[in-house]
Amino acid sequence: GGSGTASDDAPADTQGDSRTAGQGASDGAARSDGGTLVVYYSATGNTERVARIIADATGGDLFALEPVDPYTDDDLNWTDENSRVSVEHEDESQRDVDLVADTVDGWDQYDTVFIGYPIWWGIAAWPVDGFVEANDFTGKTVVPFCTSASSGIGGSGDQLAELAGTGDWLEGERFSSGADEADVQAWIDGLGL
Ligand SMILES: Cc1cc2nc3c(=O)[nH]c(=O)nc-3n(C[C@H](O)[C@H](O)[C@H](O)COP(=O)(O)O)c2cc1C
Repeated sequence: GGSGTASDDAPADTQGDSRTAGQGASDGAARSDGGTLVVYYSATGNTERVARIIADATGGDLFALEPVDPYTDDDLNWTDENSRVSVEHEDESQRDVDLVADTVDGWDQYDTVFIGYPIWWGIAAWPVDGFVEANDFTGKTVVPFCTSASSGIGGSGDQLAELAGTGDWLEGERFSSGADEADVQAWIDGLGL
């Protein structure tokens, strides 16, 4: 993957009002100690919705991870053992998902990086792996978050931290697929970042 510009023109974009990287800190809040970046992969929109709430709450920039070959509904059918996700789940060597962009312009300006993903079979959806491997998190606070139907975040954040090998990774948080703004805001407030 190449280098991408953090923006709010994610797939299924609606009216995101978070700033685009490079536009400066015009609305100020939460930017005083350096920027916040909210990176996420979302196959069906749930994680994206939580990511947008986090970006709004922190004044952060959004960056959507997009597989070069996006997952279709058929690809995501975990009840079909021949579907793309099932095959990838079964064989770890198949999980190397090429991303449209795996690095972010202005990376050095971000002190805090949230990383969001859906839970797939109890772990982080693997499209995030390539991003985590491709970037140096040294000096950054990294905050994993996920959405799931019922599973907890489990060891998914620790696994990503290990994959990254750098950065100060916080414990992270799991949200239900239908989490609302109040759920997310309460968590952000409690982080004290
Ligand atoms: C392939 C696949 C595997 C999943 N595995 C789990 C799981 O192990 N536990 C769980 O609670 N939810 C599981 N889910 C549900 C998703 O985690 C949940 O719908 C999530 O909110 C989807 O996020 P997204 O809309 O951002 O893609 C799975 C969904 C898919 C497509």
